[in-house]
Amino acid sequence: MNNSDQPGGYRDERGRQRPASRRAGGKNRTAVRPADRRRGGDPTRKAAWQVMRSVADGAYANLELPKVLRAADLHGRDAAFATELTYGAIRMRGLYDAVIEFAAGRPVGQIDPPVLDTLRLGAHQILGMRVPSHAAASETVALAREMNGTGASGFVNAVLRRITERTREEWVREVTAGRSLEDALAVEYSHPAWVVRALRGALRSGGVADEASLDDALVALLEADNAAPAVSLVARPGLATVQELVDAGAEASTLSPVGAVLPGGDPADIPAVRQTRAAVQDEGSQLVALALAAAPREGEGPQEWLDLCAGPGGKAALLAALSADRPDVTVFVNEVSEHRTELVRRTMRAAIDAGAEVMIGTGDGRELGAEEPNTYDRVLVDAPCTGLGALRRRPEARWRRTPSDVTDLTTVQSDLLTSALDAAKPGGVVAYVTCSPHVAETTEVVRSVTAGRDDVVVEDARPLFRDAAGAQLADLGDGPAVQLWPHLHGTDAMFFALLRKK
Ligand SMILES: C[S@@+](CC[C@H](N)C(=O)[O-])C[C@H]1O[C@@H](n2cnc3c(N)ncnc32)[C@H](O)[C@@H]1O
Repeated sequence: MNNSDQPGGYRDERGRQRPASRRAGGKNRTAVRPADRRRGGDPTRKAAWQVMRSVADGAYANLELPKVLRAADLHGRDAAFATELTYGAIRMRGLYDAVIEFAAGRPVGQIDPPVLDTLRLGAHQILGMRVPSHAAASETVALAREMNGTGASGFVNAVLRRITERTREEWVREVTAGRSLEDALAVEYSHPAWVVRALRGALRSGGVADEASLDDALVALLEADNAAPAVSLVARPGLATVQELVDAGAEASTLSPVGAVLPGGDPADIPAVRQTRAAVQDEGSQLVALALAAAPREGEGPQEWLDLCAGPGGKAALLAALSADRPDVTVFVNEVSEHRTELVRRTMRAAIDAGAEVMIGTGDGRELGAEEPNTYDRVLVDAPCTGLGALRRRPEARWRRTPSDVTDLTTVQSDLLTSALDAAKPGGVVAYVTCSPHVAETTEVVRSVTAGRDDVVVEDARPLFRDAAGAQLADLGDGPAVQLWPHLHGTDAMFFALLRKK
């Protein structure tokens, strides 16, 4: 990259191309007054930058950030600032890259990745946080000087200066002008365009019929994906109570009868969480496990429940807790990866200690139906999926997925669902669940698997979804499957189809 502080030209208010030096006072005007220039970056911005570099190398921000914060000895407000900066800069990369490209007058692909990350951090402070523009620019230039070198810091200074000249709304107008609606939304709300199209398709398939409502719903969903979710807790029934979590500072969930929401603080500080009697779990995940357990049963006598692909075991632990005081129920838990089977064992410790009859094994769930046909009364297939319904949780996830992942995953999903149906007893039920609303992974998998067999009916799952007061959840769509949504329910976008074997 050329580290000159003279990024290419710009367009003036009428859209005419202008050389960089003509902009607002010419080349002597800088965002950072020389007297304000510090030598190095401050620790919060340095921590954010380090996490971004690790994420570029494949790390997960939510795992990397705590390590970097600890190493830099950042706590309280500093840690909160670094977290917001890191997550926001990664999440909103799509919008910021479009702005940076315009302000720098060159494609982001021609900017050194470490410098680009510095610019993204600056852009988020200026356009996405309440950091005064001058402080955002001067601190980010100081960061650039330390992390990217003096030459690059001049370039960063010049680009940030351009960014500070407009409001976020003005930039959005500029960088979305002339694009199709979906592409414009992709830039404004910082999602890959193929994800925006997939989400629109999922909303349409879920029953949002007219185009105007569809656009409104899509915007609400994209906004929800960009908001940091609250920390949801589950009180595993019989092992902990919601009141116990409330006493520890959480608020009882209105959505899940076994849920609570933690307004702040570290969930690991709560004894019930440390003892796996309670856990961090999205309320949507709680509701799908409760729905499977509540599905009407055909037949009598002892029951065998199966979680076919269970790692790390959050839903299996809820099912096991529900069964702990039921000697008639045995829960079988399967996971293909040894490492994740170990996580399942840890997750389920308290339920097993409380007396749940649990058998945990490692194996390929695709083969289990042939090995143990017509065996189980309730089967959960919480299938490996793209996770497009949980984008708000993982800031980098949207940039890692590709359309070809969908194709690869739908094959595994179909095989697992077929195996689950084979493993179910006649009269038994299978819950097919994903944390993606992509129709290829949800209704299409159910449709293609059931089309090939005459021993399955898809039942209306909506009556099984009950809130904390016992009422059926609103906005569940046309059925028979249930699709939860971040913008409607405040949960991850979990999909749930209930299939009964005849
Ligand atoms: C969405 S996760 C399940 C999450 C889990 N239900 C929970 O609530 O914690 C899907 C799991 O399926 C596992 N998996 C993938 N392919 C599998 C297969 N062929 N057989 C069994 N498990 C598989 C993955 O390793 C992953 O742990």
